[in-house]
Amino acid sequence: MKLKFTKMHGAGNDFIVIDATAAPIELSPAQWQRLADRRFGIGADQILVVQQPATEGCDFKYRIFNNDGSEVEQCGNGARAFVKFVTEKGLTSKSSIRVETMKGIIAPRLEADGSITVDMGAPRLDPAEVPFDAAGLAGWAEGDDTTWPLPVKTGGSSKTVFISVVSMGNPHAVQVVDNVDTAPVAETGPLIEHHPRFPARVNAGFMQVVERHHIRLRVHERGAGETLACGTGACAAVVAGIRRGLLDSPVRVSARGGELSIAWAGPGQPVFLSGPAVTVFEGEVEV
Ligand SMILES: N[C@H](CCC[C@H](N)C(=O)O)C(=O)O
Repeated sequence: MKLKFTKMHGAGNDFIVIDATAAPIELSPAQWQRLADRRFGIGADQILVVQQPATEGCDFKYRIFNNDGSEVEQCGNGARAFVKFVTEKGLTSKSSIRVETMKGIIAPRLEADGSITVDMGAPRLDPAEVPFDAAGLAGWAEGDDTTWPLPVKTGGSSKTVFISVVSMGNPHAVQVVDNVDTAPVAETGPLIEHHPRFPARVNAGFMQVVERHHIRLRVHERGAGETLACGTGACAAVVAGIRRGLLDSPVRVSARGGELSIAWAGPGQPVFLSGPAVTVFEGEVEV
């Protein structure tokens, strides 16, 4: 069947966006992966599928598939592309919408100046919710359970990285590094993503603190590899940095693909993510 799509990105994190509001689209993980493949398909970090909501009070539902075909709970940069997409396609005339995702409801808002802010909901900080298997580590952490030792085996030797675990609906393991440009993202990102202590795998963040209101960030994403920006990764890094006493809200997050801004008032409060969303081209593909 022929499938219309829109290619978009948020700070270089790129997406295939599909309007399935008229009729749901069901593909296998292998078919989603093929669409996202950068050689055999269109190519994207994630695929966003816009559907009718199933929850009262929501305007839309949207499903998120990683480059590897896995369906996931949340996508911060995708939420901004989403609100631009439904506005440009005339699927809504609202500037603030409520969107049902696999794990909760988010509220993206198109501002008068064209920028987009997303209420990403409150972070989950209980390791069991991330999920992170902290058994055997109970009680071991700096401060208030803000960091955990993670033994990572590289090339026959083992080293311990100290991570903070945060869920934005999707799981994140964030570590502080001196310089993101020299951080071992390619080497240890996949090892952390597939670490046995993360039963659902995990996104691995590498955060450099520039000053209390500014970080540089690289993220090896679960199911996609390193991306040029990760919205939920930026949220998780700022939450982890504030909890560790390293940052003060709001925080400017410099990713390789662009700038994001995060605000968080503390535990139990929502995280607000602001940043760009760009439409690149429209297309049609045979699936
Ligand atoms: N790879 C992520 C999903 C996409 C998140 C990212 N692109 C964002 O902007 O938040 C995961 O498996 O949880």
